[in-house]
Amino acid sequence: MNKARVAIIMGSQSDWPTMKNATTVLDALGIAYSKQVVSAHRTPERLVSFSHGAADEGSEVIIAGAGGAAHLPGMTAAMTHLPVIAVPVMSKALKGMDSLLSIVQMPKGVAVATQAIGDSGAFNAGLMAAQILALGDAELTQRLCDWRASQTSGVPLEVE
Ligand SMILES: Nc1c(C(=O)O)ncn1[C@@H]1O[C@H](COP(=O)(O)O)[C@@H](O)[C@H]1O
Repeated sequence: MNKARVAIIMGSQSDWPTMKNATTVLDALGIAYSKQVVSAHRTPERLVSFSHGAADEGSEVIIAGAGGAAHLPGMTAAMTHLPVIAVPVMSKALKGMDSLLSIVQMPKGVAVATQAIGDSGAFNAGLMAAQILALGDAELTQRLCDWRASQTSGVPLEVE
């Protein structure tokens, strides 16, 4: 099996219906990934061991999704040099605004690449991960450009 270049983590199993959207582009481009539940709040030791070990495990990019008081992406970024792409998961009470605001306002010196709330944000997180990996990978760049071209040609001109 291919080495996982992307590590997808989420605060809860309940985030998976959103976070699985991050796998669409990765699957289309043949990029291997891992997926696991890691919570800054509920499994803090797991968060520390994951974040400290991610680079040694071979991950090159981390996608972290969480909802509500979403501290997972920022805390992960605090403990690794790998780029962390964040997905604010839609919450029931505040429709994901809590997730977004608790992720996006990172203090200077610790960066998180925050995407849109919900399914589209998760989809674009996978795309962004692919774009980062493609920087040093000519074959992947070609597959990515082909994927982009097929997306473009799939947009109809005519309105029905
Ligand atoms: N925001 C976090 C963190 C964290 O940031 O560490 N851990 C879990 N959660 C979030 O709690 C929400 C409700 O979780 P449950 O559905 O398990 O009650 C989820 O969206 C999860 O990401």
